[in-house]
This record gives sequence, C-alpha cells and structure tokens, in this order.
Amino acid sequence: MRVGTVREIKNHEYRVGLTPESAEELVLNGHEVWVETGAGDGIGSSDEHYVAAGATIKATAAEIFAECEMVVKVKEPQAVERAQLRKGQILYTYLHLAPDAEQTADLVKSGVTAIAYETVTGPGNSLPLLKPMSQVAGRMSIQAGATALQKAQGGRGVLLGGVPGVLPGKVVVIGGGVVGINAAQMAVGMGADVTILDRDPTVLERLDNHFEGRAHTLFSSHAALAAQVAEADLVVGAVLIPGAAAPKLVTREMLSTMQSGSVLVDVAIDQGGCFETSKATTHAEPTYVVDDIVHYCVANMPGAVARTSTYALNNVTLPHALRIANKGWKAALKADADLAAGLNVHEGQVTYEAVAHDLGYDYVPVASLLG
Ligand SMILES: NC(=O)C1=CN([C@@H]2O[C@H](COP(=O)(O)OP(=O)(O)OC[C@H]3O[C@@H](n4cnc5c(N)ncnc54)[C@H](O)[C@@H]3O)[C@@H](O)[C@H]2O)C=CC1
Ligand SMILES: CC(=O)C(=O)O
Ligand SMILES: [Mg+2]
Repeated sequence: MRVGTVREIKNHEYRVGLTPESAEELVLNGHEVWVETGAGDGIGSSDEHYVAAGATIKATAAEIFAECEMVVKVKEPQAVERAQLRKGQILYTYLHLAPDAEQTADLVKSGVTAIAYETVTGPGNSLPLLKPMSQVAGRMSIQAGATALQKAQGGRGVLLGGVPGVLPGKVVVIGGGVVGINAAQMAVGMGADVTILDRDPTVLERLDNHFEGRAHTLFSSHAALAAQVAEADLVVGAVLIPGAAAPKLVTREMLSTMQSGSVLVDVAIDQGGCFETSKATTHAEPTYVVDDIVHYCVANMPGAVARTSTYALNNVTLPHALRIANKGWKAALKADADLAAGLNVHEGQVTYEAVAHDLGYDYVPVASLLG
C-alpha cells in the first residue's frame, strides 16, 4: 500500500503522523511511504532522516492526498485538507467528530474511509490511542493553569504550591480518567490542594488508593461540583463520554460564584468542552476571559511538546497502521473489533453511533459493512 503523511497545518501543531522509525517499519513491511517535505521539522526529523528510512519526499501535501491509499495524520483534517480526501482512501488520525458538524459533513461528502484514533478501543473499555495524548495534556494542564494564574497573564496571582505560612492554591479536576489522574499527579507534586470529581465509583476508588490521601475524591453531583468550583483557583475539565460531545458541567452561572482571576483549563474542548463558556483556542492565543475568569481551551495541547507527543502517539498508532496497510482496512477491522470501533465514516455513511446520534445522521453499524 502507498501510505503518506503530511505536514500538520493546525495552529502551532508540530506533531507528525509518522516518525522516521514508523516510516521505516512500513517500508520493511513492503509498503511505499510518501512524506511531505518538512513534515518532521517540528520533532527534529529532517527530510534526510525520512529518506534514510526508505521514504520518498514530496514537495506538496496535494500529491500525497491525490496518490496515497492511506493518509496518516495527527489532527483532524482542516477544510483545505478535507477538500482533497476521496472515496477509496483511508484517513487515519484524530477526528473528534461529535462536536464538529462541518468536518463530519465534509468527510461524509468526500467518500473517505475515516478511522479515528480516539474511538479505537482496548481491553476494559480503554481508549489506547487517546491515552498517551491524554497523559501529555493532563500533565500540561497544570503547567498551563499555573501560568494563567499569574497576574501578568490575567490570573489572580496564586502560586499553586503556596509557600511556608501561606496556603496552597486549590485545584479541582473534573473527570478522574487518564487526563484527570495525570493532572492531579502534577498538581499534587507542586503541593496544591487537589480534589478530583468523577461519577464512576470504581474510578473514585482507584484514585483514592493511588493518591493515599494526597488528593481528595468526590462524587460528581451537580451540587458537589458547584461547591468545589466556587472555591477553586484552578479547575481542569477532563470528562469524557467516548465519541460523544462533552456534557456542559460548569455553567456560566457558576462563574459568578468564583473568585476573579481564577482559571478554567478545558482539556475536554476537543469533544466540545465541559464548561458552558468554553470555545476552542490555539497555542498562539490560548486564553480569553469571561466574567473575570480566565479560560484556557487549546484543543491540541500535546502539539506544544511535539517530540514527546509524536513518539508517544506513534507507539500506539503504528501497530494498527501496519495491520491496515498489510491486510487492507476491511480485513484488518474484521480481524480486530477494537480497531473496528475506530471507523467513524465510510463512503458517506456514519459508522459511529454517538456521532450519528449527536449530529442527526443515520447510524450504520461497522459490522454491516464488513460482511
Ligand atoms: N485538549 C487536548 O489537547 C486533549 C484533549 N483530550 C481530551 O480530554 C478528555 C478526557 O480524556 P481521558 O482522560 O482520556 O478520558 P477518560 O475516559 O480516561 O476519562 C474521562 C472520565 O470522565 C468521567 N466522567 C464522565 N462524566 C462525568 C461527570 N459528569 N462528572 C465527572 N466525571 C465524569 C468518566 O467517568 C471518566 O473517568 C477527552 O475529551 C479527550 O479527547 C485528550 C488529549 C489531548
Ligand atoms: C487527543 C487530541 O485531540 C490531541 O492530541 O490533539
Ligand atoms: Mg478538534
């Protein structure tokens, strides 16, 4: 199969779909790999690195979209990229379709076979292709929040760890999954006062055991959440209902109960965000203020630490990319129900139930396409 990867064009996105090492593995499996010139610059991998791995460098993304049977990316295709997708082509990348009607409509129209990293499953309902980026974003959320809390950034001037004789800042993490535990880990490490809310008793128990008293856990009722948010210096939004738009848990009304200059970091923004006042921002302009509360809502946080993130991402995406390239998408999905869960759109049909439900498309189960 001819597999291609392009330079990412989302704002300040420096990751790349295939590292030179991944390109080499595809080549060793008998595939042809095309790479857009400069695609690896953001991770310190030059065109020469890719050539040494056996890949062919192409001058434009257009050649790759036109000629490759599978395009491996990181972020959802932008409008100019979507216009180049076509029937018979596989797109393998993050998509986050449920909150993105425009992208979904374009993918449906294009006829492309789109496999979303974020809905590929693993043992015990895990999301192994989302996990490493959630680890990165969870850890970064506290760095981002701590920076935003500084006065010059519009924050209320609180140092999360406090100092001897002054109380630490209060961090509230909503959602205790992968993002949540990594955020809490960083906040605890800085010496903040940390509370994690979740609705899943198993998750709460796991967190309680993990932190051994260094973080509090709390069932995420509306009332408990409202009370915690009112007292927080930093709130991290880390909920997920797989594939679906995030529930709006922090309302605009709740902002008025918070202290001026407090900070909201909405990591769940890629699924639409879990604060009513969230709107996606970019690394170039990561924050904005609503009702005196600083909002940080960057949808591609891991892009800022592109080298760490690209290698972490390739570790989990490459094995499936190899299976798809070796067997073809249909046989690969038929052989692996976890990979089949990644198919979101195929030849104009929406094959992921939560996306179909949220955006009003007919739902076509993947199994019905595999024969
Ligand atoms: N902005 C960015 O750059 C990135 C964003 N993400 C996003 O972060 C979000 C979280 O991802 P993960 O931690 O991997 O998901 P996860 O599935 O590991 O954890 C989500 C948690 O939310 C909990 N939850 C669901 N409803 C809740 C409610 N009403 N109150 C409290 N908790 C609730 C679930 O029980 C679960 O424990 C996802 O939307 C993911 O796409 C991930 C990586 C990068
Ligand atoms: C998960 C995601 O949206 C990202 O890594 O950018
Ligand atoms: Mg997005």
